[in-house]
Amino acid sequence: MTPHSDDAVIVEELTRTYRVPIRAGGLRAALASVVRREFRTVEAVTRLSFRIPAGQVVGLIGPNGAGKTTTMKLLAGVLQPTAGSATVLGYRPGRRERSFLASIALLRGSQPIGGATELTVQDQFQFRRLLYEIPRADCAAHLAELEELLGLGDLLHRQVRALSLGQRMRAGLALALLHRPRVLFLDEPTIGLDASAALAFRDFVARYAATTGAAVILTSHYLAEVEALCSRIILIDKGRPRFDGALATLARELSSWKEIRLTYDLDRPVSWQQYGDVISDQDRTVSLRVDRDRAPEVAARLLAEIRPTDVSVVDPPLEVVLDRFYRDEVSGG
Ligand SMILES: Nc1ncnc2c1ncn2[C@@H]1O[C@H](COP(=O)(O)OP(=O)(O)OP(=O)(O)O)[C@@H](O)[C@H]1O
Repeated sequence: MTPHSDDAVIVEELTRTYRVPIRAGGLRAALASVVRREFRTVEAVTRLSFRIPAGQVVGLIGPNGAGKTTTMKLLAGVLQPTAGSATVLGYRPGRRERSFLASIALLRGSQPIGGATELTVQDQFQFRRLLYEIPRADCAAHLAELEELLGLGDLLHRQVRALSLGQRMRAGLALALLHRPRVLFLDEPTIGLDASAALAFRDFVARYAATTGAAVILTSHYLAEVEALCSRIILIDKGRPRFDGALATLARELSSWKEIRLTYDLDRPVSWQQYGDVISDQDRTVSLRVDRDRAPEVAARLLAEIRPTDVSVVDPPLEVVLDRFYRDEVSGG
């Protein structure tokens, strides 16, 4: 099958449910459930739709249990959809055709290298070369480049199980990229990495996408990582899509308030509550939380009544907005 669209990834109404046994507490209930098992359905991904063109790096974010890993597994063909469809480079991932698998890579930070851990990294490279039928010369060229960029050095001759997490990650990334995937799925790739390893990783992924034109989908709980790499964000929550767009507009979409920061030069006390909720008030600089709709009017009043030396009206910081959003969702708000 050949690709039939400019979009590397096409997701249409993608849905995946899990059937989970209900286990009541207590011995009696446990014994009863052996005879008659009851199940409930968990909606992990519900009617998710998006398209990703080649070369785009997209951040898939959401609170714990939102359905991010399930989405990645569906797109990589590890799981089958319950309904809807995914098309990656023109393939149906669930069919796991060899040429599909040779065109994508799924890298999970929790398990950067699968397979037998008693093998050396070099053995794993050989195995992958054979599996994906990568010509020997191409493989050597890619490996030489990856070795240098990722600083693999003496890792090649060590057993996978003897590597630290950071070393495993570097080797795992090199393995994932050996066959030059055109779509890269990165699931929490820098979990547990130290700050400089995580930075090097981000640099490398950005360069890989820019130079090869690969599409990349990244899930991460590190906002700095998403901000550094992704021009576009897809936010999901309880399996459902909640936002798809530029990172810069996410705060605006999610928060119903703005922050007014002003620096003042007054000696008399001011009752700031009449303007908005006080977030902080220090060194003659006050930050107020104000309803988005009322922000222009409140700013005008402050200018007239306080005569500040400096004033700005900004969207709240993204981490604050997401923190509130995630907490409200978890508590069912
Ligand atoms: N194998 C499974 N069997 C049953 N339920 C599952 C299974 N895998 C995931 N789930 C459920 O599906 C939902 C989505 O899980 P998923 O792992 O996709 O979320 P996530 O966004 O990746 O979460 P996290 O940020 O915590 O990694 C959750 O409610 C989870 O409990």
